[in-house]
Amino acid sequence: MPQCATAALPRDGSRGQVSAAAAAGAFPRRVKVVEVGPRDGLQNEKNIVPTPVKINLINMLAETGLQVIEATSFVSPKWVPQMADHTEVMQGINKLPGISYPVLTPNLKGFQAAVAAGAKEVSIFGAASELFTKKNINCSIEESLERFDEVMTAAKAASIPVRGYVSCVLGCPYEGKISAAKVAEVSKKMYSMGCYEISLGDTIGIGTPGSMKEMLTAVMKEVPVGALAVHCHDTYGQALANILVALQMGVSVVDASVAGLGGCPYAQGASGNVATEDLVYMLNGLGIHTGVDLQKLMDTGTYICNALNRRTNSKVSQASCRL
Ligand SMILES: CC(C)(COP(=O)([O-])OP(=O)([O-])OC[C@H]1O[C@@H](n2cnc3c(N)ncnc32)[C@H](O)[C@@H]1OP(=O)([O-])[O-])[C@@H](O)C(=O)NCCC(=O)NCCSC(=O)C[C@@](C)(O)CC(=O)[O-]
Repeated sequence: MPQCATAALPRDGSRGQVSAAAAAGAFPRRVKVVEVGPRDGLQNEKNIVPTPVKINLINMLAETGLQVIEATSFVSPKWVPQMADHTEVMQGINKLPGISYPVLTPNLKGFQAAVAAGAKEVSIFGAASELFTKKNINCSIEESLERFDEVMTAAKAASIPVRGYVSCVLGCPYEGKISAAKVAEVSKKMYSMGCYEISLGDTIGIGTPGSMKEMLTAVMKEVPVGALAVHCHDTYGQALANILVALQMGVSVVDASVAGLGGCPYAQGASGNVATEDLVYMLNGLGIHTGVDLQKLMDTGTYICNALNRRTNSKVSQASCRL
């Protein structure tokens, strides 16, 4: 079902603007939004999305004011066929100055292919769950860290910044509850390796503000809060609430996916990330600067939803369509 073509912001004057109460709260003054739609958002799509659509999506996102747009992943095409056109995507996009276009690299082979395709930043992705690690990248946590070490060495030599993901931080589709201590341990190891930022992934969107607070309390003893990001899927409708808790605890980097697209192919039933539109609307309402133009973001959501012939998961876009 295509999305309405003329999505517009609310006309009641609210536009997600600053409330006095929020302005007085203990939130970061600015938040960096890491857009993961072109990678996390599309990787689970059953039908192969044409490469020009992926390129248009990234180019439109780049016009919204976003500073970081995760573009694709250099993983095995047998494991994730949707990302098989990674090189064409990297070579087809307009790389605007001031915008970073990181890509996922699970191992040295992926890293080398990414660099050859022009990537200037990469992300390694681990997990706090043994079973998820096995299902997702076919190795144990320990083996994954050895592979990441090889990537880190090569990245340091090439002066390429590396971001680290830790998945299943609030629960695992195969193991259930994951201890905050385990999340802290894996996060510390990846940070100590040299990742400049650790993105904590609630892969199946099962967390609540309570479990987010408990997990962050443990992780913040090992990794400085300035090096943490949160990556919240919205399966149980808790993503914005969990993000709010993270902001209150000092986290100032948040991952999101335009139109709320996405899910991990190796976490069955996991729905998309928090919609970037909804995140930006909430941050606007808190008086937190992102530099992102909400209307352009909603137009980009309309574009990709029409291309995929689906309805947006962004509540803000849905509401704006009805106004
Ligand atoms: C890691 C592997 C490759 C191990 O897969 P494997 O089968 O154990 O790898 P292998 O080393 O035995 O190699 C098997 C074949 O894959 C090839 N290969 C090996 N490496 C690469 C590579 N980098 N790029 C392309 N090809 C590669 C290799 O050359 C060989 O090719 P063949 O000889 O059979 O023709 C595989 O498990 C894989 O690609 N997994 C990726 C899974 C994935 O992308 N998952 C989604 C991303 S994670 C996520 O979404 C969560 C996150 C980040 O969003 C945060 C959150 O929500 O929590």
